[in-house]
Amino acid sequence: MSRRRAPGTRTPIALAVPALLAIGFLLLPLLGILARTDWAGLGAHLTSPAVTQALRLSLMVSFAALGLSLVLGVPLAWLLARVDFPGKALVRSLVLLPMVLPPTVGGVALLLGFGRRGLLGPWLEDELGIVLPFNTSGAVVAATFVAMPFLVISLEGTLAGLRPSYEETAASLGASPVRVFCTVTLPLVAPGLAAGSALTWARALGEFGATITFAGNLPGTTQTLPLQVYLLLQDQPEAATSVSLLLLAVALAVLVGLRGRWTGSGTAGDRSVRKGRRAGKGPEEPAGREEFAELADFAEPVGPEPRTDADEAAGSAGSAGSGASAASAKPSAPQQWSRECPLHAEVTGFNDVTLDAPGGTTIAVVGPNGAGKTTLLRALLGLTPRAHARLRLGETDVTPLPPHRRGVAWVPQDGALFPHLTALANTAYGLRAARVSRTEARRAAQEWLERLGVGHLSRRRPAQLSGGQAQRVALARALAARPRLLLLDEPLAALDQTTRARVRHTLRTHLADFGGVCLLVTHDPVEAISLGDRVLVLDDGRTLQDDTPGEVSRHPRSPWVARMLGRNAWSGTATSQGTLALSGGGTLVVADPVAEGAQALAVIAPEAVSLHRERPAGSPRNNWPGTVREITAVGSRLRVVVASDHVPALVAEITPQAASELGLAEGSPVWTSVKATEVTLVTP
Ligand SMILES: Nc1ncnc2c1ncn2[C@@H]1O[C@H](COP(=O)(O)OP(=O)(O)OP(=O)(O)O)[C@@H](O)[C@H]1O
Repeated sequence: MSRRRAPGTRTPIALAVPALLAIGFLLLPLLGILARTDWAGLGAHLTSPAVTQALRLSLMVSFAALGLSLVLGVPLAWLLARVDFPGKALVRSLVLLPMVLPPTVGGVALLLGFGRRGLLGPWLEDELGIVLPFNTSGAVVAATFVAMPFLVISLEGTLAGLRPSYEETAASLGASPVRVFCTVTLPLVAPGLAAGSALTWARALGEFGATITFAGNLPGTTQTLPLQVYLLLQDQPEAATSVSLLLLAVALAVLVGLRGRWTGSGTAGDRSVRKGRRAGKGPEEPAGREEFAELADFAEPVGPEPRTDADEAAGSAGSAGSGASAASAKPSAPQQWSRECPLHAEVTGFNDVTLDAPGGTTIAVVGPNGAGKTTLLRALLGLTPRAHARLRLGETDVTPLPPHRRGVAWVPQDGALFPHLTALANTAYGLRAARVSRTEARRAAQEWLERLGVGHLSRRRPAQLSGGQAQRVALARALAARPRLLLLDEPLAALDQTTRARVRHTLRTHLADFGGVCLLVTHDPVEAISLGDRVLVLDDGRTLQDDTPGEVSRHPRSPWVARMLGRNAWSGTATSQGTLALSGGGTLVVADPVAEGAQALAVIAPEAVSLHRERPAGSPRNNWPGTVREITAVGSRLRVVVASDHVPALVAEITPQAASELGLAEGSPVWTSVKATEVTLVTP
C-alpha cells in the first residue's frame, strides 16, 4: 500500500523545519568524519599493526559476545514470549536496563558483580580459575551485557507474533518439543533472530564504556577498535578519523542490510505477505530459514518453474486426474494404520461430552458459534487447560501422554502448513518425526499428495498454493502421519463451492479407508450429512444430540440444528385441541399431537411446504396468506421465504417451473400450506 501523500496536500512548515533540523543534526557529525578523513593516509592508518590487532580483537570479542547472547538470549526470549510467570514485567525491564544504563555505570556494575572483589568474582577465581576484569573474556562479558538486550527484545517480539497453530500442528504430527523448536519455531522466527543477531553484533563491535571500565584498555587483550579510536584521538587524530570511518561503514552496512528486510520483525508465517511470490531467496525471504530447514533435514529444492495461483483451476482439473490414477496405487504406509482403532473419550471442563465410537467412524461435530467444538478438539489433543479429556484409543489410554505422543493428528482451520517447507516436506513431516527414513518418508508423502490430487504441487511452498490446494496438502500431511485419531477443524471452509464438492468426495474416499475415528467440525450441513456416520450436536459445551445424519435431520433437537439442516423449525406448546401454539405467534395443526402443555419443536421440510396463488381448497388445514420475501437458487431448485402475519416466516422449496407458473417474485402475495402429516414434532 502506498503511503504517499495525496497531491495538493502540503507538509506543515511547523513540522518540516524541526524535522529537517533533526536530519541535519544527525548527519553533520557523520559528514564531519567524511570531510576530515585523510583519504591518502587511510590505507596506512587501517593497516597499521595496532589497528589490525584491535580490529582482530574487536571481531573476536563481538562474535564471542554474539555467541554468548544467542546461547543465553534465545531461551530468555522464548521464556518471555511463551511462559507466564510472576515478575515477568520485572524481568523484561531487567533485560532492557543495559540499553538505557550509561555504559560506564554498566562497567561499574559488572565490576561489583564479577570483579575480583565483586559478588561472584572471588568464587569464579577460586573455584574455576576465571578472572574476568582486564582479560579478553571480560571484554566479551562487557559487550554481551550491553548487546544481548537487542537480541532478546527482537526475538521476543517475533516469537510473540508467531501463530501457535504451527507449533501445535507439528506436535500433533508427533514431533517432540525440541524437534518442534528446531524445525518449526526457529525457521519461522529466523527473520527476528537474524535482525536481533545483526544488531547485537553491531552493538558489541562498537562497545566502549562498559569495556574500558570493566576490562580495561590493554593492547592485544582488551583494546578493541572503539578504545583504539579514543587513544588515537589524543596524539593521531587523522588515524582516529580513519578508524572511526571504518566503524561507521560497518554500522551503516548492518543497517542497510536490515532495511525493510528484518526490522519489520514479521515471521515467516505471514502467509499473506508472501503469497504468490516466487520461491527462492527474495528480499522478504532471508537466507536463514533455508539453513534452518536444512539443519532439520527437511529442506526441499523448490521447482524451477513454480506455477502461480492462477492455475488453481488447471491444477484442480489435473489433480482430479492424477488423484484418480494414483488412488489405484495405494501407498504402503496407510496399511499400517488402517487397523481398527476405536475411541472412548470423556471430556470435562468447558465441555461435558462422552464419546464412544468404533474405528472407522467419522463424527461430524456441529453447533452454533462458541458451542465448544474447537475446545473439544483441543482437549482431545491435550492442548487446552479449558477442558480435560480422558482419552482411550484402541487399547491405549493416552490421557497422560503429551500431545506429540498421542497419535492424534489435527488439521486446524487455517491448515497451518509450515511456510518454510515445500508441500512434500510438509507431508513428510509426521513420518520424519516418527523416524521413518528420509527417502521412505518422501516416497510415502508423494503418494499421499498424489492421492489427494496435489502430487504435481509437491515442490511448492504454501505461499504458492491456493486455499484449496493448501487444504488438500494439510489433509495429506495429517493422514500421512498415520494417526489413531484424526481431528479436522472445518477442513473445507476455505474452498469455493465447486472445489468443496470435489474435495469432499476425495475426503470421503480417504476417510472410508481410515481405521481410526475422525472428528470433523463443520458449519456446513451438506458436509455434516455426507461425511459423517454420526452427527454430534454441541451446545454450550454439551451434547445436544448424537445420532445418525438421517435421525438428526428427521428429528433435530433444536431450532438451530433444524435451521442448519435447512428445515423450518418452530417451537411451541401443545394445546388441548391437538394443535401447537407457536412461540412466535399462530397455530399449527399436527397429525400426532403430544400431551397438552408439552413444549415441542415442529420441524417442516421446505419441500413439504406448497405455494398457491389462491387459498387452497381441500385437505391441508395449515393455510396462511403471506408475501414472498426472498427467492434464492439452491442447486436446481428455488428456496422461497414467505413472510406472514399469521405464523413465523416459512421456507418453501419448489422447482423454477412451479415458480414461473405461479408468477412468483419478491413481494408477490402467496398462500402457503402444510399438511398436518408433514409436521414432525420433536419433544425435548
Ligand atoms: N483461550 C480461551 N480463553 C477463554 N475462553 C475461550 C478461549 N477459547 C475459546 N473460548 C471460549 O470458549 C467457548 C467455546 O469456544 P470454541 O472456540 O470451542 O467454540 P466453537 O464451537 O469452536 O466456535 P466457532 O464455531 O465460532 O469456531 C466460547 O465461548 C469462546 O469464547
